[in-house]
Amino acid sequence: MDKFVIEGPTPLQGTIPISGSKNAALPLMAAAILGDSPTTITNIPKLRDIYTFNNVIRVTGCRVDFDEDDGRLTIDPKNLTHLEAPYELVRKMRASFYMLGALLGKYGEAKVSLPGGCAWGPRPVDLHLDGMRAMGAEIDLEEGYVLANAPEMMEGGRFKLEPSSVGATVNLVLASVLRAKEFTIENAAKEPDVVLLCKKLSEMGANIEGIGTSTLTIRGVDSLKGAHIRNASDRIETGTFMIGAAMHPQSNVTLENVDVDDLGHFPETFRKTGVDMDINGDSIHIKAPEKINPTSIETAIYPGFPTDLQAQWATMMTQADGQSSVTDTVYYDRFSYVPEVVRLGAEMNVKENTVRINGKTTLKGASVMSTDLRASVSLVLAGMVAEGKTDVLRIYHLDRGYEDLEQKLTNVGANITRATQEE
Ligand SMILES: CC(=O)N[C@H]1[C@@H](OP(=O)(O)OP(=O)(O)OC[C@H]2O[C@@H](n3ccc(=O)[nH]c3=O)[C@H](O)[C@@H]2O)O[C@H](CO)[C@@H](O)[C@@H]1O
Ligand SMILES: C=C(OP(=O)(O)O)C(=O)O
Repeated sequence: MDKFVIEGPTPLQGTIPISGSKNAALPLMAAAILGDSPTTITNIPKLRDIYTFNNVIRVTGCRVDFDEDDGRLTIDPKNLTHLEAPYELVRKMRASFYMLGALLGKYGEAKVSLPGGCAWGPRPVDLHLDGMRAMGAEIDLEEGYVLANAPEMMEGGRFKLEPSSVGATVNLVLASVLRAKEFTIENAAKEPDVVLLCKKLSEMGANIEGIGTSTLTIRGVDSLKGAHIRNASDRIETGTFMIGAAMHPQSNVTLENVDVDDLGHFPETFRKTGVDMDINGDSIHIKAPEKINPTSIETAIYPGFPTDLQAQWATMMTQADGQSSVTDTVYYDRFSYVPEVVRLGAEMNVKENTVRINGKTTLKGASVMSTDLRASVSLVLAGMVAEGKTDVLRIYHLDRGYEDLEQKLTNVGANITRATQEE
C-alpha cells in the first residue's frame, strides 16, 4: 500500500494541466457497448477507476484497447456474449453499475452485482431499479446481484427521480435508448457528465429530447453506431486545484485544458473568497488572496456547488479569516475527512449535515488516513499548508480519481512524495 509524504508549508506556483474527467468517461464507456461498431474515446485519464471499468467491460467479451500514452480508449462490442458484471469488480467502483443499463438496453438481459465505490454512508440504487421497472423491465435481487430482464421492446412510460440522481439518470438513459418505445425521466440530472452522454448517444443515433434540461424523453431506436468521442476535462480536478491554489498566500497558479462551461456556479462562489481569478478560454489563472474571506456553502445539484468539492472547500476554510460552514444536502454523511483534518490542528465541528469551521488555524503535520476519494485529496491540500511532515495514508482512494497527482503538484512547488506504507 502507498502513502504520500508531504513537507509543508509550500506555495504553489506554475501551471497544472487538467486531465480528462473520470465521471464523464465512465458513462461514455458504458455507452460504447450499445453501438454496433467500435467506439473510440480520447482524453481518457490513467486512473484506477478507468482500469477497473475496462476490466468490467472485458468480462463481457468486449475488446478494450487503452493506449495510455495517447489517452485513447477503443471499445469493440462485437464479441460481447457474457451478460454479467461480477461482484469482485463492481465492488471496487460504484459506476460499474452502469453495466446494468447498458446490458439490459442492448441485450434485454443483465446480471450485475450491487455496487461499491466511495462509501461514506448510504448510497442506495432504488431509483435505478424502480426506474427500470417503470420502463417495463423485470428486476429481481438474488444473492447480492440484480437480475434484469426485458426480452422485447419495452413500452416505457414516465419516472420521476426523487431526489435527482446522476447515476440513475445515466442507467435509465442507457437502458432505454434501444429498448423502450418512449420513456420520460423527470427531474433528470443536468450534470455535464449526463449532458455529454446524451449528446454523444444522439450522435450514435439515439433519439433523446430535452438534453440539458431536467426532463428527458427517450424514444427507442433499432440500432446505434460506434462513435469518435472526446471526453471532457475533469471539472472536479479543476475545482480541487482552484481551491489548492487559494490556500497559501504566495500561490500563483494557472490551470490549463479546463472546460470552463462545466463549472456551473463554482467560479462565482470561489471569487467570494477574495481570490484574484482570471478566466481566459480554457485556462484559469489564480492568485491567492492575502486573507481568505470565510465563505459558507451548501452543496446542490448542478449548477450548484458540487458535493465532490465540499471536503476540499471545508479544508480551505480552515485557513480563512473567520468562521464558516459547509452543508451537504446531496450526501448527508460525507464528513469522514473532518476528524483527520482536525488531527492536523483544524477546528471543525460536524452537526447533522453541516460542518462549522473556525478559520485561521495553524495546521501542523501528522499522520492522517484517507477514507474516500475527495476526503483524501483534502488531506493532501491540508498537508501542503501544514507545518512539517504530513503522512497521508491509504492513498489508493486518490489513485481512483486524480491522475499524476504528486507529479502535477511537485511541478508547481509542492514537496510531496509517494512511499510504501508499512502495515
Ligand atoms: C461516478 C460518479 O459520477 N459519481 C458521482 C455521482 O454519484 P452517484 O451517481 O452515485 O450519485 P447520485 O447523483 O445518484 O446521488 C444523488 C443523491 O441521490 C440519492 N439516490 C441516488 C440513487 C438512488 O437510487 N437513490 C437515491 O436516493 C443519493 O443517496 C444521493 O443523496 O454523482 C454524485 C453526486 O453528484 C457524485 O458525488 C459522485 O462523484
Ligand atoms: C464519489 C466519487 O465516485 P463514486 O461515485 O464512483 O464513488 C467521486 O468521484 O467523487
